[in-house]
Formats: sequence, structure tokens, C-alpha cells
Amino acid sequence: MTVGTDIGLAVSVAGLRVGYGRRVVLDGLDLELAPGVHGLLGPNGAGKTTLMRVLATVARPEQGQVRLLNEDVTDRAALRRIRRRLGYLPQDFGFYPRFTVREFVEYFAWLRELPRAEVPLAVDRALERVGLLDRADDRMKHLSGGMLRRAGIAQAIVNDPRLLLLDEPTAGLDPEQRVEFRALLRELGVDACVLVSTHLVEDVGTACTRVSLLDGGRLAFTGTTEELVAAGTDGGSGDSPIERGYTSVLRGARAVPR
Ligand SMILES: Nc1ncnc2c1ncn2[C@@H]1O[C@H](COP(=O)(O)OP(=O)(O)OP(=O)(O)O)[C@@H](O)[C@H]1O
Repeated sequence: MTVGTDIGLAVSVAGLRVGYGRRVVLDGLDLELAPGVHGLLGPNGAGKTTLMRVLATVARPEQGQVRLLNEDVTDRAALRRIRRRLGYLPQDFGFYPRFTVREFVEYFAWLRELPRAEVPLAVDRALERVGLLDRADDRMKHLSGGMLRRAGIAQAIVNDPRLLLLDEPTAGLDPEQRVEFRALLRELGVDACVLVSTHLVEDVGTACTRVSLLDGGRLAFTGTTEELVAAGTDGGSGDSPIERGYTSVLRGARAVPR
């Protein structure tokens, strides 16, 4: 697979510390991501959404450096450039219920400062990629849960982002849609950096080239999908090779005193 080289390291995080009040959620995290599709796994409460929010520039780190698309997020002018080239699907996203699907996606195209002349085509293309073009004129409040999620993915990709952050994008999608979504992920990962947080390890196995596993705010594993699978050959419980890798790595990480 060819990967775009113009963005180099799309994410470079060093010594990241984030907390809520006195509670530390991410503790000295280092992470580097190049273009490609990266899975982000971890148990409930591991800190995946918190990390996504920092990378989406909607949450601020207490400590540490965050460079996105080769720019420093603490520089205001750079931050604006980063946000134009960033796509983010939050775990829970809000919308105006009376907006049509097209208006919803157009709104995000405007937020990301897409040139006005490019908006109609970009919106149609994003809706087509998620299979919602035929519902473009429906109101958001009339969509099913899976369709809403697809509208959320459409807004995240409308600006053809170089860094795409998807927090549990497959939640609520039916099996056929999930298969199509994985194909879309592989396509997007050719020249962008895509980070997908999920609890569905089979999504990672089929669509991601690399995977990072968070546990208790720390990185328990980062490597290729094959390396995670290999970690499960000497034990680990689960129904598939990648599930066994996941449980084996978690068990190993928890055996190391902090
Ligand atoms: N706004 C908040 N205020 C206080 N604590 C929070 C807040 N948001 C998250 N937390 C805590 O931070 C920790 C990490 O939460 P986070 O949502 O990042 O985990 P996660 O890995 O995404 O979990 P899940 O898989 O359940 O979505 C959890 O212990 C959570 O209770």
C-alpha cells in the first residue's frame, strides 16, 4: 500500500498528562502516528476518549507536548491550520434536529473553512462515501441510530482531513455497513492518518495496520496488528487470535508494578 508522505508524523505526543480535577487520566503518554489506519483499543475508562479529545484540540493537556501535522498546537496560527485539516467524530455528537443531513454536513464544511465553491461537491462526496446521499434531504431527527453515526462520519471527512479521529465510529452500524465502513477506512488511510477508537477488536484486525492499547491511562502496547496477534500465541483468552493478543497484552501490562 502506498502512503502519503506529505504529513510525515501526523501525531507526535510526548509526556502527555491529562486529568479531571485531581484525577490523572493520561499519565506521561508518548505516542507517534504516521499516515495509515491506527486502532485505539482499551477497556472502559482507559482514557481513549480523553486522548481523542486532546488530539482533536478540544481538550488541553496539563503537561506534555502535542504536535499535530507537524505543527505545535500551542501556536494559535498553527492551531487554525491544524483544525482545517482535521476531522473528528466524537463519541457523542450534538446536532440541530431540524437540520437536514446535507445542512448538517455543510455546517461542518463551513466550520473547517472549506472554500465556498467547493462545499456542494465535498458534501455530496462525503454523503456518498457513507451511503447517505439518498437521505441528504431528510431531517437529522428522522434518522436511525446507525444513520446518525454515518452522518457523523460524513461531517468528519467532508474536508478530506489529513488527520481523522473517529471515536467508536462503528457503534450502531449494521454488519453490512460495518464491512463497507472498514473498506472506507482503508481508503482514507492511504494518504491520511486515521485513528479509530473501538471496542470491536475485529474492526482493528481487518481495517487497521497498527494498533495502540491503552490501559489505565498508559500505553500497554503499540505495534502492528500482526504483533498484537503474535502476543496472544502464548496464552490470553478470547475467541479470535487478536482477542487473545489483546487480553494477553493487558494481563502482561497489569503484572508490571507502576
Ligand atoms: N468530564 C469528566 N470528568 C471527570 N472524569 C472524567 C470525565 N470524563 C472522563 N472522566 C474519567 O476519565 C477516565 C477516562 O475516561 P475516557 O472516557 O477517556 O475513557 P475511555 O477509554 O474512552 O472509556 P470508554 O471505553 O468507556 O468510552 C474515566 O475514569 C472517566 O470516568
